[in-house]
Amino acid sequence: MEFIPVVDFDGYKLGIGDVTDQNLQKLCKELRKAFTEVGFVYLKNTGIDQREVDRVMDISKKFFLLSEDEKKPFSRGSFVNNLNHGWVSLERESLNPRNPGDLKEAFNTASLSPDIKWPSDGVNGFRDIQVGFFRRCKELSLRVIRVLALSLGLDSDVFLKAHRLIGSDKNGTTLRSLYYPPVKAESVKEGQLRCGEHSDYGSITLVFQSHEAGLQVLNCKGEFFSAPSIPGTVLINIADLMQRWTGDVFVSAVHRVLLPSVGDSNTRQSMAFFVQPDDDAIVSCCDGSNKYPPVKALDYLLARFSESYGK
Ligand SMILES: O=C(O)CCC(=O)C(=O)O
Ligand SMILES: [Fe+2]
Repeated sequence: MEFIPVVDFDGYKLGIGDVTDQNLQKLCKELRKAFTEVGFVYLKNTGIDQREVDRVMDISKKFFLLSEDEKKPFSRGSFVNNLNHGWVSLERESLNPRNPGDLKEAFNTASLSPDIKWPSDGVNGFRDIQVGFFRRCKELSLRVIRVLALSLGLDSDVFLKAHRLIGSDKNGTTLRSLYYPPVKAESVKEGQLRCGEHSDYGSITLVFQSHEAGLQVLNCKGEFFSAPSIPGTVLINIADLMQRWTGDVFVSAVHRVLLPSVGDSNTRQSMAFFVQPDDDAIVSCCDGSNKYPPVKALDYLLARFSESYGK
């Protein structure tokens, strides 16, 4: 049976000032092993608790259950200061560009700018809950990114200094709430999934899932295995720019979300916090190998978006 390790982050959890040397060494060792071998890890005792996660899931679900007409004014692409912010309708995006559109809806909190208009009718507190959770995820991500650099024997700020602008419109980091509505087997298209096979684009991703199954991760032998929800933990994976940055030392694993089995009318939810380097950051191999040419983070992100939106 395949195994995504569970690592205890208690020694560096949110709220703790700094981590002791001993705890740091242990975390470096465990995260390095997980991210070089599997690309995914469950972190427990992060300081983000299940109640916080449930609150974001609940308000997100209220939004997704609004009518099309109520959601349309908040569509992705309609916010001039951030083109990734907002609502993505069912089948609009294919994370595997060779497949039909994914059977999911999403809401991207990509801009915290005061100019953004937020849904409020029927979803009281939507903005504050999404933004509050974005900030919590940001704090945890920065801690993880620091450990990642140290785990490779690099200066602690090698990655951090390219993540100074998270939460501004000069950094593409996004909290995405995902909603997978019940699936009618007879209307599913050939090859369609809840979320097509893909790897994530940026540095790392934090994932929070409702209890319904579906998420699968590809291992190095080319087989998919399940990555179930473990309440109270945060599932964290390496994304493509981080793999490239580390000259393929850390693995950005392919993953997907399967359809429910026929007759299962479940609704699934998840949240993904996609950590992205600052737009102007240049990502070049940290071991000096030049295995990949340097790339500007924003150019890389835009190229990936245009694939998944079929442009
Ligand atoms: O819904 C999930 O569990 C994961 C979704 C995902 O991998 C993504 O949106 O990139
Ligand atoms: Fe993903």
